[in-house]
Amino acid sequence: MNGPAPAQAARQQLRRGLDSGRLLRFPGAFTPLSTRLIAELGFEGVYISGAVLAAELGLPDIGLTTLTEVAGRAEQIAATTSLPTLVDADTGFGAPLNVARTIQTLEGKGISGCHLEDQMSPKRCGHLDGKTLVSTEDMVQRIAAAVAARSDPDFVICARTDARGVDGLPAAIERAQAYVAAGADLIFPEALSGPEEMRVFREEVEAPLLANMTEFGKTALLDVDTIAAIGFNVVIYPVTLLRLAMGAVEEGLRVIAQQGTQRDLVARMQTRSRLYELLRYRDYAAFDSQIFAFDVPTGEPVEPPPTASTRKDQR
Ligand SMILES: C[C@](O)(C(=O)O)[C@H](CC(=O)O)C(=O)O
Ligand SMILES: [Mg+2]
Repeated sequence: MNGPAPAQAARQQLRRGLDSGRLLRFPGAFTPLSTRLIAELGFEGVYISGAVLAAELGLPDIGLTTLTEVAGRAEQIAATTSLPTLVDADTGFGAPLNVARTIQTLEGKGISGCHLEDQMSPKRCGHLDGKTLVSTEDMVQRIAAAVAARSDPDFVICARTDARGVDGLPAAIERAQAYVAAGADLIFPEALSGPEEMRVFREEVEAPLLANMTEFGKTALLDVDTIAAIGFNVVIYPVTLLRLAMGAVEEGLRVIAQQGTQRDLVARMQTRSRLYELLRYRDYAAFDSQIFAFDVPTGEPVEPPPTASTRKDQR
């Protein structure tokens, strides 16, 4: 007998993970390719960040991206892995009817779950000041629309509350409880200050909880043992890979601009052979031997071919 389709299997895996009491680590994939490394290094799932998607398009994280863009990128990322995927659906892209369509679209793209937040449109990064919230009732409607719209009951609906930074911790807890009652499977309390507030949240809210370990934000960066001991169920590193990559890209561009060559950078680069390994070049040979009809170089720096200025015979 055939097993469940890959998307269904990933959702079931996420459900089992949430029930397991173990902490699930979801780094934010900043490209479909980076997902391969996340899987290879043994992480439990892949996060798809709205902030990263916007940033990659050169945009701030203020709700400018569309459902089509988010779903398209999420689909590309999910296609590269069998791990569960959780995507940032911001405010759900409109009224409850739009939220319903958002869920159906993301489900259709093979995603395992998404989070919806209780900010008013235009939303902003949860770690900035000046956020405005919709009423608890309006957010409950968003969640109810999402729950009713899913066709796979294992598609995870995560409710994010941004209330901590706006109305304080008790208001955030109260909202989270209402969102659980409305059917949310996972709660994302945004921008808690640190372990103390996380502990209170854990005590007061009877649902799986997600910790956001974003850098340069309002929450202290805790290690997995601390987060697991508090009893949170999922940790995301939403923008970490983008920040690492962009840090390296900027440094590299400076070296090329200053030194006129990238030679000093080669040792820091992912080699051609490692890239090909991640791309699974060899597997493609199974249906077309011509594709892999060459040796994968070792990744050792190759001597540059002689140019007019280096060729002895031309000096
Ligand atoms: C989690 C988040 O929603 C995201 O889009 O990745 C952001 C992350 C960030 O801006 O650091 C958020 O926390 O609002
Ligand atoms: Mg976001």
